[in-house]
Amino acid sequence: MKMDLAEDMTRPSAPPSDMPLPAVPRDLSRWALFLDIDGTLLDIAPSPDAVRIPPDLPGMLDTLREQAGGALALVTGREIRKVDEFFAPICFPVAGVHGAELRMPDGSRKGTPISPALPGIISELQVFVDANPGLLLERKARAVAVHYRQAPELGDEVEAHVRLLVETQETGLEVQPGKMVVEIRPHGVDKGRAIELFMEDAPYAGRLPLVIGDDWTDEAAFRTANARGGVSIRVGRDTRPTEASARLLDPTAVRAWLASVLESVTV
Ligand SMILES: O=P(O)(O)OC[C@H]1O[C@H](O[C@H]2O[C@H](CO)[C@@H](O)[C@H](O)[C@H]2O)[C@H](O)[C@@H](O)[C@@H]1O
Repeated sequence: MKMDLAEDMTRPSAPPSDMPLPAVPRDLSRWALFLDIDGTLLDIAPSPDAVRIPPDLPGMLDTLREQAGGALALVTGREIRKVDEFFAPICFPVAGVHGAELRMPDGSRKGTPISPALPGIISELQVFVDANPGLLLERKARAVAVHYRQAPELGDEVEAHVRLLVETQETGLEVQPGKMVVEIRPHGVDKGRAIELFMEDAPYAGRLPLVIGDDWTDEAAFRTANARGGVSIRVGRDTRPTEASARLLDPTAVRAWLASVLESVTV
């Protein structure tokens, strides 16, 4: 179902640099919202556990979900259990670990199998991280991440080491670079496919996807939104190539934009 966006959206003034500001949807019954977390809803912090959840954010997302007839999901590299900690006591539908684990609106779960190669790779990475001050290992059930935000000079070495561990043997895993992080996630999952799975069923089916994200992993989600005639919004000030069609400058702008969506639908 492809709709004329101009029918439903009011466009704010003041377009930023190279890409337009996203227009504000007036009728949320036509949209399914898919929101990334780190760098999009939340400001980037020095380490994964140092993020700050703005006190009014969980409630605002819950109201948005309600106004959208339930058609909202968080689409993130984080594990679902971590997302629940952030937004407690609210449990949102979530695609976690870049789409490797899903929780649907009825609470049912889907997840890719855990690679038998993962525990050995994690052990090897722990040794590597221990030998290189500044690196941080983030363990997940189906994945693992090596963060180098505190030692940016090690970025290339981290990526080379992770690729060596993952790509020189049959692991069923893939390397996923991110912001000052190199992650290992299950092969064959991405955020675009996760959104396709949500879009198969109510309350998402028949709506237009609106995706907001900031990172390389969000490009697959942007492609899905674009292919379905929806809207893709890249967060960030840098000019790296993106498939998104609009831009918001930072998480503060994202939260303000989402608040303006709520204002436009509730008045
Ligand atoms: O898909 P996302 O919701 O954007 O999650 C991607 C990864 O985000 C987290 O790491 C990033 O944010 C940290 C906190 O701000 C920051 O310290 C780190 O440098 C960033 O890479 C998270 O830790 C990962 O598990 C997510 O996959």
